[in-house]
Amino acid sequence: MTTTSHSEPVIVADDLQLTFTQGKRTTRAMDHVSFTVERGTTLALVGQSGSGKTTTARTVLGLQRPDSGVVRVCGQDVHALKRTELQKLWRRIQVVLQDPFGQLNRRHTVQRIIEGPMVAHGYLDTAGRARRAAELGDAVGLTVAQLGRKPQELSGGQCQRVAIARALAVNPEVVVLDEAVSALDVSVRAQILNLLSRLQRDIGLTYLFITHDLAVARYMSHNIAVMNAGRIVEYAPREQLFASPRDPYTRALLAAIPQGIDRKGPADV
Ligand SMILES: Nc1ncnc2c1ncn2[C@@H]1O[C@H](COP(=O)(O)OP(=O)(O)OP(=O)(O)O)[C@@H](O)[C@H]1O
Repeated sequence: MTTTSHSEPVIVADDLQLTFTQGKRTTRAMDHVSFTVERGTTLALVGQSGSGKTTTARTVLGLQRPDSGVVRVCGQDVHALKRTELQKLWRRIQVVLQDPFGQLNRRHTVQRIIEGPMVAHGYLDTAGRARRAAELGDAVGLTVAQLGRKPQELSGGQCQRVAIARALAVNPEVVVLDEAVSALDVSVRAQILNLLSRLQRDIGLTYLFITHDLAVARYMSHNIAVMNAGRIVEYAPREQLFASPRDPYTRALLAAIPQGIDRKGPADV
């Protein structure tokens, strides 16, 4: 099956397990990890450094094979796909990473960077790609002049907009954002979060949003999964998790949130 049936969530992670072994040391990076993400919603995967968030994201993207368990994205069993089939799936699931500069090729202009996935996936003709790059640049708030610049001539926030435009270039259904706003200062972070929310409302994107920051998760998500030492210790709709956290680890994370962060986020709108 190549399409998502109406009843199946866009992402299904079912009982993922993975242990890394380095010499005598073993790390349980995923321990019975299960979750689903419905179309047009955001699941925030929250937890401290080393809790297994990135490993889970990489597993969802098909970049990391689990020891056991299944991931289905857009109805396809990610780890049963041949390489060429997985590459086709990457048109439907794109990724934005933390490092605004490191994830962009310094030798290319912003326009060429945004066109990159379109070229890789044979999407549109040359003129169509240029048009779409301009449209996407506009959608994420980049100027025409900035499209002609290289990443090192832009700010961190502008680079993150480029990474988002590039992720959207081939019209994906799902975007995995791994600490995508963590490196940005507070006001730029808010702008990018608002942008992501607007895009979700406008085009029905599904997000797997990875963050160590529960305040950001509160702002962005519909559902939250809290990870600790490879396990999802709490998994609930956002309001429920904030109103009545059950797990002590979640409570400790909540207690660490600075006061004064808005309770309502774009997901409420
Ligand atoms: N390739 C690997 N080989 C060995 N251990 C690994 C590997 N990748 C991750 N780990 C270990 O697995 C655990 C989970 O790592 P992971 O990067 O998924 O956590 P994280 O929650 O994303 O943390 P961070 O926010 O710091 O990236 C950590 O203890 C990490 O050291």
